[in-house]
This record gives sequence, C-alpha cells and structure tokens, in this order.
Amino acid sequence: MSSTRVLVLNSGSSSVKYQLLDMRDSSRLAVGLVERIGEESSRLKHTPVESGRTREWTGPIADHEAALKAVAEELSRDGLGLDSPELAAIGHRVVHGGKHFTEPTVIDDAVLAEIERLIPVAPLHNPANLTGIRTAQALRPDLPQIAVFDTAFHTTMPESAARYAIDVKTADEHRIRRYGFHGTSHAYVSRATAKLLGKSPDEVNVIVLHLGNGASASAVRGGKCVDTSMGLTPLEGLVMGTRSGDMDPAVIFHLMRVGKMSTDEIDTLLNKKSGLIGLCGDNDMREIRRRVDAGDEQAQLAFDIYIHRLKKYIGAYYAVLGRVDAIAFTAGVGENAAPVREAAVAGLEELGPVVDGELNGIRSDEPRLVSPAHARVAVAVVPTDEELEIATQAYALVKKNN
Ligand SMILES: Nc1ncnc2c1ncn2[C@@H]1O[C@H](COP(=O)(O)OP(=O)(O)O)[C@@H](O)[C@H]1O
Ligand SMILES: CC(=O)OP(=O)(O)O
Ligand SMILES: [Mg+2]
Repeated sequence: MSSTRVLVLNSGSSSVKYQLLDMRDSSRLAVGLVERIGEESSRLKHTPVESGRTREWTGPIADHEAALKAVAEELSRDGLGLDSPELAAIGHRVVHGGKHFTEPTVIDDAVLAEIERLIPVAPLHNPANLTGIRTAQALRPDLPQIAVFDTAFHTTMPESAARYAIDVKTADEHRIRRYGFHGTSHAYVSRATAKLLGKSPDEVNVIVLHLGNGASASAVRGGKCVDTSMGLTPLEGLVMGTRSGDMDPAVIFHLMRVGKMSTDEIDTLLNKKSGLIGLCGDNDMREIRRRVDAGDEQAQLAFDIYIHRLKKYIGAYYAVLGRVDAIAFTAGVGENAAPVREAAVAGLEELGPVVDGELNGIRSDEPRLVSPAHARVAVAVVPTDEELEIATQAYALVKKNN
C-alpha cells in the first residue's frame, strides 16, 4: 500500500491549526485547531470529516508540545493516528525562512538550525514552528518532515522592493531586508483568483489582501510576487489585530529616550498591544463592527485607521503593477467582513475596482466576485487554504524524492 496522506501543522504563537489530507484527491480526513495554548482555558476542536462529529475540549494545554500530543490522540481515536502507514509526510508551516529557502524543504538538522537562527526576526512564530517540528519528529522519526516557508513566495521581489534604504554594509552584515510573509496564502490566492477570472496565473496582475489577525498585502505580477507589505519581520505594513504595521521608526527612539521603555517593552507594545487592540481594546473585527454599528467612536476610529492603511497599499500596488486585473480579499477578515471590503474599495472607481453591495453581502465559502460585470478591475473574495497548499507542496516533494 502506498502512503498518500499528509498531516499539515500550522503552529501559531498561541494556536495550532491542523489538517489530515488524502492527496489522491486532496480530500480532508480530519481538521482541527488548538487555541489559547498556555492559558487555563485552552480549547481543542477536532472534526473527523467522515462522521462530521466535532469534538470540543476545554482545559489547560501548557505548550505546543502538549498541544500536538493532544492532536495526535484525537486523530488516533478516529483510526487516523500518526502511527498510520498511510501517512507519507508531515508538512509544517514555517513563518521565517530567510532568503535561501525558496522551495519546500525536507527538514534535517541544518534546516532546524537555520529556523532557530531566524527566531529573532520571527519571535512570535518560529519558536512555535520549531516545537511543532520537534514534537512531530519524536512521534514519527521515520517520516519525512517538510517545511513550507511563508517567505518563499516573496523571494522573487526585485531588490528595489526588497531592500530598505539604509547603509548597505550594515544591512548586509545583519541580513536586514524585506522578506515578506503569508506567502503560501498569497501564492494560493493569486492562483485561485486567476482561475476565477478564467485566466492562467501568468496572464494576470493581482493585489492580494490577506487580512487575518496578522495581515499583509502583496502585488503579484503574472504569478510572481513583486512587492509585499511585511518586511524583515511580520510587523511592517498594514494595521493588524495586535500589531502596529507601518510607523516612523523614530517612534522607537522616542519611546526609549523619553518614555524610558526597554527594547522588550517596545517589542511587546508594537507586536502585541498595538493595531486594533491598541486603538480600541478589541482585535476581533466582528466585535469592532458590532461596536461601530452601536455608535462607538473609539471603534469607529480604529476601523477608519485600518481602512485608511489598506487603501494606501491598494493605491501603492496599483502604481507598482501599472495594470491590475483583480483585488482579492482573503483570510478571516477579508473573507468574512463585507464592510471592510466595501470601505477599502470605496472611492477608487477612477482606478477601476468597484464593489457591488448586494454581491458583497452574500456569504459563501466559495471563491467569488463581488464586483459588477462592468468593473474594469475585478474585486474578489477568495478563501485561502494554506493547509491544502502546504500539503500539495509537501506531497509533491516526497513523490519527487521517492
Ligand atoms: N464573521 C467575521 N466577521 C468579521 N471578522 C471576522 C469574522 N470571522 C473572523 N473574523 C476575523 O478574522 C480574524 C482571524 O483570521 P484568521 O485568518 O483565522 O487569522 P490567523 O490565521 O492570523 O489566526 C479574527 O481575529 C477576526 O477579526
Ligand atoms: C506571519 C504572520 O503574521 O502570521 P499570522 O497571521 O499567522 O500571525
Ligand atoms: Mg493566518
């Protein structure tokens, strides 16, 4: 019996999302999520697809290792355990791969060491990714573990977009450049958008707006990334759930000199206490919209700042690409928050994109257009599927190596 299944682990700073897929037809066998890892009320939600009977469990899960062991147990209960001979590989989302990992990569000690070396530039993500890999290795040492990097899709950015305008020697010495993140999603969504338009990826220019808790925009020309909003770390760019995105770097010197804050305090401020949560106390767009609808001015201002930044990136990437065929919204906010899509595109008619109020209001899990047929630039909602993309890339690599 040949092995055709891939388990995908997407370990975030406080969560693990996972899917078990059968790559003969890319079907899902199980999906799940562990949230609030490290808290008293961690939550595990597991769905074996065949029965569809979701099991939920709340209680303390101390760390990512414990989370993964709990996931392995849940899978075993459905006869889908990690000991299955049908498992071909475990695919891991790795957020920071630096400049050199442009392809999915079989994880060995050297790869692990490089992911570890990059922790200072992805402190919220790479440690969780590493724990996920090490725990999976311990459970199945015989199995190929494949890393699929968030940064890989962005390695096609030209130097003019990838470099900061700082002293070249200093930048090179410390490998300071713009790497970009969420690349697996930007790759998947830009391809799916081309398909939705009935074109091949190399024919279309797309602006992808990945709006989750972390958020980033990318400019994709003919299937290749030419610019993206995140930089050395996932802090640059758009306003996010808890991250500031762009600001004058001198804010940091000011906080050090005048505010007497330490480097770690500023790091925490900008990564965890800024963005939407810093502006209005909530980072969930559902709650923000509820407050806006109730006339809450603080939530309204947070929403306006979020949209203003988004608009600036749409305009910038329009200029970078010269011609835009579609703007694609994706991830938790992009897929679900119709008011965000409407507000981000409002007033851009001269550039081409238009949102149709009725189409925009329809809820669906399918890729779809929310622009009227006459719009020169299509506006699309394209659900991302990082797990499927990781599984596809990991499985292709395993097949090639066998
Ligand atoms: N129905 C909805 N309306 C508005 N926002 C939503 C909705 N569902 C989810 N979201 C937003 O999506 C975010 C999570 O997006 P997701 O892509 O899952 O993020 P991440 O992968 O970073 O955890 C939530 O914080 C919330 O703001
Ligand atoms: C890179 C990044 O910001 O990822 P996430 O949105 O999962 O936090
Ligand atoms: Mg995400």
